[in-house]
Amino acid sequence: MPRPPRLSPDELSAALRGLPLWSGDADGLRRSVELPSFRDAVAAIVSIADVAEEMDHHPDVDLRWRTLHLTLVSHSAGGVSDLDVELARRIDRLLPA
Ligand SMILES: C[C@H](O)[C@H](O)[C@H]1CNC2=NC(N)=NC(=O)C2=N1
Repeated sequence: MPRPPRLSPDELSAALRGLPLWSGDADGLRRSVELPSFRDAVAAIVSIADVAEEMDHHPDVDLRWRTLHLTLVSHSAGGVSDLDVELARRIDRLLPA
């Protein structure tokens, strides 16, 4: 299946308005979240991995103790695409707000 192109600046701004927990620019969508423990943070990564594998679209993950820093970017598109927006929505359903 062809992968979607990167969003225009206007499309990106509109997408960010629907993702209040995320910030972003042409380089990616970003969200950080602190979990109750390191193990909880690792478990959250495993849940995110299940979604990522199902979508064949993978986040950049940086874990510092129990704080998870996520960056979503479509490497093949050289920027943020609809796949990143969809992945962000699905990650929000897994993580505490
Ligand atoms: C072959 C496979 O579909 C590609 O390598 C996928 C896998 N997951 C990916 N994830 C992300 N974030 N960007 C990509 O370009 C990408 N490419």
